[in-house]
Amino acid sequence: MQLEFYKYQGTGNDFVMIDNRSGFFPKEDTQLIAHLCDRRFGIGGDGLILLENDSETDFKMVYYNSDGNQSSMCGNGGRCLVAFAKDLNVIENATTFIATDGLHHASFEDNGLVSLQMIDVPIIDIKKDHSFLNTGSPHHVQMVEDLEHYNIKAEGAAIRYGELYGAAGSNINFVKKIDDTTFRLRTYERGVEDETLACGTGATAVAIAMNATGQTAATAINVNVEGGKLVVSFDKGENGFTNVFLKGPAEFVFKGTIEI
Ligand SMILES: N[C@@H](CCC[C@H](N)C(=O)O)C(=O)O
Repeated sequence: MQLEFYKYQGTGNDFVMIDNRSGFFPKEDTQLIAHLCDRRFGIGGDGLILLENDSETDFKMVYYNSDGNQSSMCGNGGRCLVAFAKDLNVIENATTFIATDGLHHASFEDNGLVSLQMIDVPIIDIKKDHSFLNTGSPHHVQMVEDLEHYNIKAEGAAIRYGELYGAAGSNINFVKKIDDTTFRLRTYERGVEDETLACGTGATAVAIAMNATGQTAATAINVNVEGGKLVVSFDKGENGFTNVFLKGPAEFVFKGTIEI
């Protein structure tokens, strides 16, 4: 069978996109999804995303990591899926869609950047040398001085598979402060089991953690990732962090068919 796919990327976090509004895609076929995400034997991507019909919103997002397993929210994937939905004429310039962590509002800015509302974050677990929070996906956030030369894959895997997070694991973010409103981020992603060029829920977690731990008082924070620049903004109040938005590019790369 010939499978039609689309490839999108947001700050270098790349995704295979499939229009599954007809429901044809074999969603439980973990091996097939891992194969499609394989960079040598398949299409290649950090994850695969299905765009599906939803009775109450514009569409439904179903996200899989490149290991083939369905997982929690993907911020960059969500922004890319909004661009895909627009290219398919499912939406125009603003949308509400449903994902695994609930409803998301998103819109295109005049400069083409996609702004995506993320879930509220009421609680952050702040420890001496790291923070842990859930921004739709679980994130460990840790400051590292020599971020340029840090072995993200080895150090990230050690924490992800270590005693802190048990079988579920976590995404691991290493951060360096650049100035009062800018941080540099490198992320080890669970389910990819490697460093990716960007992670949207990770950038969101870092911005919130940097504010919560007093590294910045800013509520609009630039997060420089390996694949580009993201901006995270939020309100801070007695209910924690609300009106959280992740903004950045979301771009079509190519489309094609693959024999499955
Ligand atoms: N790249 C994503 C995060 C995807 C989910 C993550 N790998 C997990 O399984 O927790 C993003 O942009 O947020």
